[in-house]
Amino acid sequence: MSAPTLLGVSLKMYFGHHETLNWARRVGDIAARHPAVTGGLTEVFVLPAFPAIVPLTSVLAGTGVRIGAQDLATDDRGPFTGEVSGPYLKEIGCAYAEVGHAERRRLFGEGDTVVAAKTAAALRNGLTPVLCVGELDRAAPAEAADRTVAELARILATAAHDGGADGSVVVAYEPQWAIGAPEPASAGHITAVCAALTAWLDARPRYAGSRVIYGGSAGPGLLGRLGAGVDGLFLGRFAHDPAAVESILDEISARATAPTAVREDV
Ligand SMILES: O=C[C@H](O)COP(=O)(O)O
Repeated sequence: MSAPTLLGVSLKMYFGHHETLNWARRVGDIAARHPAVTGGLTEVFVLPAFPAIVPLTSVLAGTGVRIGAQDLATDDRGPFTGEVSGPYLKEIGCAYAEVGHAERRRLFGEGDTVVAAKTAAALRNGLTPVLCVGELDRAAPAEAADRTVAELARILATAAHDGGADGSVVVAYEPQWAIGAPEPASAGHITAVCAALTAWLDARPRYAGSRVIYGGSAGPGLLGRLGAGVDGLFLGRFAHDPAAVESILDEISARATAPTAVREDV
């Protein structure tokens, strides 16, 4: 049986606390009864704001939905005002920690060195990093693939130098120009870049078990147009309606029974 399709959701800073709990209750109810989840065809994970992590471990218990954080500290303990450490996130039930999102790079000045240190922090604390990479400006698929593979290689090399950087990662391919846009990148573009990232990871046993997913205005209707080499989706705005999450779970069920054809609309 092939590895489950990953379906990640970052709630970013869109919802208040009660909105987050209500959304999670509805998504948890859907997941708990959906055959894609109960049949092991997918692994769903949610990255809420920090204060919602603990309550969501209760809300989502038994639903099959796992929880992670949108960020973590580079260090594990000490005088780092406002930060949340990897050990802390692990202790409260996180399975994932997102690192390197374009918004953290653009708005909070995080560069490759910080992203690599956070990747290493996640790995050494038993959290799967959701490592975001992707080109800044529109580029042809081959050029985007070259740039994105180089970015991944650079970050993981630095993370390895920081220590504790063996283990599986979830690489979220997010072309920055497609984040917050009306439409995702084309299916051909996504498939080409994800295939290059997968090939790079497959050649390095220290990252065995790693997966490559796509984010950037992803929503219902996309997964069925992607090749099997794309291991899943990373959703933002288009997961705010729980019905959209259900619709994508339906697509995951369909994908398991029918081969997908990539539309070459690059
Ligand atoms: O973390 C998720 C991505 O940045 C995608 O967000 P978006 O789908 O709202 O563009």
